[in-house]
Amino acid sequence: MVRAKSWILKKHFEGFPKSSDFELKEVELPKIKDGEVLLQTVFLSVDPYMRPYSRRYMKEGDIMIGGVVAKVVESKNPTYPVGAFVVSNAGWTTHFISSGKGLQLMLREWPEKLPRSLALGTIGMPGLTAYFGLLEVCRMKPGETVLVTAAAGAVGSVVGQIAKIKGSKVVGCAGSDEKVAYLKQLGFDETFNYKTIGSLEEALKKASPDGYDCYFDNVGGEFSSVVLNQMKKYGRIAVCGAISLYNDTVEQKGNYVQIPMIFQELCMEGFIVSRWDNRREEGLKALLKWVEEGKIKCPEHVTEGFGNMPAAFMGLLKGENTGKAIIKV
Ligand SMILES: NC(=O)C1=CN([C@@H]2O[C@H](COP(=O)(O)OP(=O)(O)OC[C@H]3O[C@@H](n4cnc5c(N)ncnc54)[C@H](OP(=O)(O)O)[C@@H]3O)[C@@H](O)[C@H]2O)C=CC1
Ligand SMILES: CCCCC/C=C\CC(=O)/C=C/C=C/C=C/[C@@H](O)CCCC(=O)O
Repeated sequence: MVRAKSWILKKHFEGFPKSSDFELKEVELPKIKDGEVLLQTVFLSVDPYMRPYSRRYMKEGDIMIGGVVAKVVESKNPTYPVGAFVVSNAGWTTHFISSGKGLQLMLREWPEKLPRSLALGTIGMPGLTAYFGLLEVCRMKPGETVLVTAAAGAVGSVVGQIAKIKGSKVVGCAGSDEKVAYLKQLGFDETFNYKTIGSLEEALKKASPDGYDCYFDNVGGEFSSVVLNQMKKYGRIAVCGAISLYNDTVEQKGNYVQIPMIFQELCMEGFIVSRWDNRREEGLKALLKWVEEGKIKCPEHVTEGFGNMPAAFMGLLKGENTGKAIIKV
């Protein structure tokens, strides 16, 4: 018999999440039936979407949502033999039983030397977000100037590197001098620490005096209102995330977007990565190839121990991570 540990949403978050909003539970899993597999989680992901999604899609008492990499440890389903690795949306849990529905076998061509945790980051959902957001939503063209926020994070670091591969000038901002230095190592052309600049408008102008063709927006809020006025004619804005708003208890009243959008003839489009589920394999293969060629580096911020999941999640929202926030069981 296997005992599964899971982190439960004990209480809906009010403002910034607290340790007391989570509860660790343990249950004994039943024996698997025909067609089922028993999986052991190896890596888990904490992502910003868990904060807004918990309110919208979860009820108190549910297992916290999230992606995992897991290993098949018992199988009565020939598609998922013992020893196979899968990516699944199983949530914050150490073991689970599946009928196979929702399990994604890891790419057959996954190289032995690459950590499987990358399937939750650069060669997974965040990497796909960067790939489709930049190429399909921003429709970035060579020679253009791209601005990306939360640039040292899971999505932003990949956006910047793909933009360089595709021949853009890339401006990235992040919340510490260490992160900004890391962006330079990743090949970003211009960088700044948004927490220490005097004027955002001036920092944006200094980094690109002619303005921006593409804005890959991971943060939203006041920051993005300022960026809107720095866009070039026919600029494109991919509204990917709004992390600066996720913990708000009172809805912010921002600037209205219409005037700059009309004068600069901008295109602003929100998106969710699952729109391209039918092109998942294409995206993953492109990302894997760039990683293998050394054209994309994959920073990771690894927290050891399943017990530290709430701390890792709260740390992510505070900006403690450089690269993808991962939990190693
Ligand atoms: N639309 C979609 O399908 C998807 C959207 N997303 C969105 O992309 C964004 C980035 O996600 P992901 O790469 O996984 O996370 P990151 O790895 O970038 O981690 C989050 C980062 O956000 C930054 N941050 C936190 N609070 C603020 C704030 N108030 N203002 C500005 N930055 C802040 C921190 O970096 P710093 O130190 O620089 O402040 C932190 O490290 C999120 O908004 C997320 O919701 C992600 C996946 C899919
Ligand atoms: C102020 C409200 C803002 C709402 C926007 C919220 C979130 C944007 C965002 O971050 C969306 C992320 C979507 C992620 C989807 C993930 C799943 O497909 C499961 C991923 C499992 C995996 O493959 O790793």
